[in-house]
Amino acid sequence: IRKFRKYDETIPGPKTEGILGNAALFRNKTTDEVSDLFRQGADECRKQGKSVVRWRILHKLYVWPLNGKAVSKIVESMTELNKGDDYEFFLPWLGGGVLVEGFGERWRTHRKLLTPTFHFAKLEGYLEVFNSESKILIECLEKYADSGETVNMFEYIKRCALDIVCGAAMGTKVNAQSYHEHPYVKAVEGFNAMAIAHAINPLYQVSAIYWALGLQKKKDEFLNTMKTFTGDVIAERQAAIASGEVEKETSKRKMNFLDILLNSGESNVLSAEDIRQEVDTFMFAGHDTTTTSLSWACWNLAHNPDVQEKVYEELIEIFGEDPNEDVTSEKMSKLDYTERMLKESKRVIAPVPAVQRKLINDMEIDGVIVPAGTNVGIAPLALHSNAYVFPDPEKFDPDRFLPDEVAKRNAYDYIPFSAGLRNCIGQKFAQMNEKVMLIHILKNFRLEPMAGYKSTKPTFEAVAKPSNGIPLKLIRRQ
Ligand code: HEM
Repeated sequence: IRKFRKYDETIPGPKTEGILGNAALFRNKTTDEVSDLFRQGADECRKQGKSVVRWRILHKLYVWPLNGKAVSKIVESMTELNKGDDYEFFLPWLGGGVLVEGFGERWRTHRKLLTPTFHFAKLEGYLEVFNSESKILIECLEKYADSGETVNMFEYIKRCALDIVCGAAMGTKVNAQSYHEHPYVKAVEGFNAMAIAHAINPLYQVSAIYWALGLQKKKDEFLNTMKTFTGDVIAERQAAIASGEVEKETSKRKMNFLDILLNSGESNVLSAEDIRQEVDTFMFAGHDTTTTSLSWACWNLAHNPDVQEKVYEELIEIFGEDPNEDVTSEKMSKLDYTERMLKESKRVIAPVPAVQRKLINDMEIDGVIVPAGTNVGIAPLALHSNAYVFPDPEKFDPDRFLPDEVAKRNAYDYIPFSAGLRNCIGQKFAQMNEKVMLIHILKNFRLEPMAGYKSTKPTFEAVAKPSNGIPLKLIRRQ
């Protein structure tokens, strides 16, 4: 606290109170209110002409660059690549995996090993599972179109995305779409909510209190559920390969994610625990993010019927009227307006609101000295709502992504997948997956909102899941 308190004055940010810093601001706030607080803090500082904002919660200092130029300092750094303090909560689950691993030889080796899994040729192979699971999604949704009942799309998209990531990346079927109360999905949700509560409540950071409140027990139960589930996925794949049920693939270009890892395990590059950590990383990073992104896209479309109609017209023009036709990558590459709409949706509500780097050395950002040990935020939540770059930022307007408009902006003003060496390894996978699911949904149903736009809000968790789901009415297209 002594080390960081002096920066309360030198780095712009909301007024602090003694040793607590800004902790009181977050007391008793829900995670969607926390999102608003961060955004307001960023706006206030920008109005004063500042390009960073600071929050201190006791001994933790958080600084967010507020525009593309300021954030370039951190995303372009070749050395400041360590993840921040708040990833610690995830260590017992994802520790050792590429997402939370500190910057060093281990991260480099793993990242290099995993990159071929997302090669373009490999993505083509995943299309089959994207299509088949999306069709199951449509079957699940049909009853809502028949009855006119409201559906919480978030829940359905989530289960479909989980089935897709398991199928495409691990070659395994978990049938989350038919098994609704999937314990893994519930555990990921619960664990995420606990992570943010832990970050903003100083009391929770005292282990004895955390334990006494029964929260450590709850965390351990979630961990156990998640690790058991992934362990089972791995074991099932190993058994299928061993029994010859699945032919062992020897060409790295053709292997799925888990097969590459299993193969490396055999040649002693990765231990069994390494494989479990990477599988868990991908299960987590691969389904919750895509779910959140597509759910908000559906919400934005439902609230902007003119945009929805333009997207639908483009889909019919490119894919034809048959709602059961498989989506191909060749046809997908012709999408233009739909692409812009998906980009704008990730701008209005960034699926990953903020990520952190913990500084090894002091860093100067636009004239402000940010000390070593600070958690510097790469925060799409703040960058994408910058009214100086995106006028009337709450307005949903896909044309902000017309080439001429994009050319006016700094490359880092819009970074939903982060940027630099530790950007999202699954970006292409996510974009293709999201598009296939969306195309199937929109070719079958018109989406109508069953509540006001702000009745459900993005939460400030690892992903910005909607606080009250995505309540929609589905109207059949054919
Ligand atoms: C719309 C969907 C997605 C969004 C918005 C998204 C966003 C991000 C962001 C912002 C980061 C940087 C995290 C950080 O610096 O702490 C990241 C990293 C990562 N993402 Fe994604 N992601 C998405 C989908 C996926 C998918 C589908 C996968 C895998 C199947 C994936 C795997 C990863 C991994 C492994 C990292 C860590 C990379 C590293 O540190 O080297 N993501 N993602």
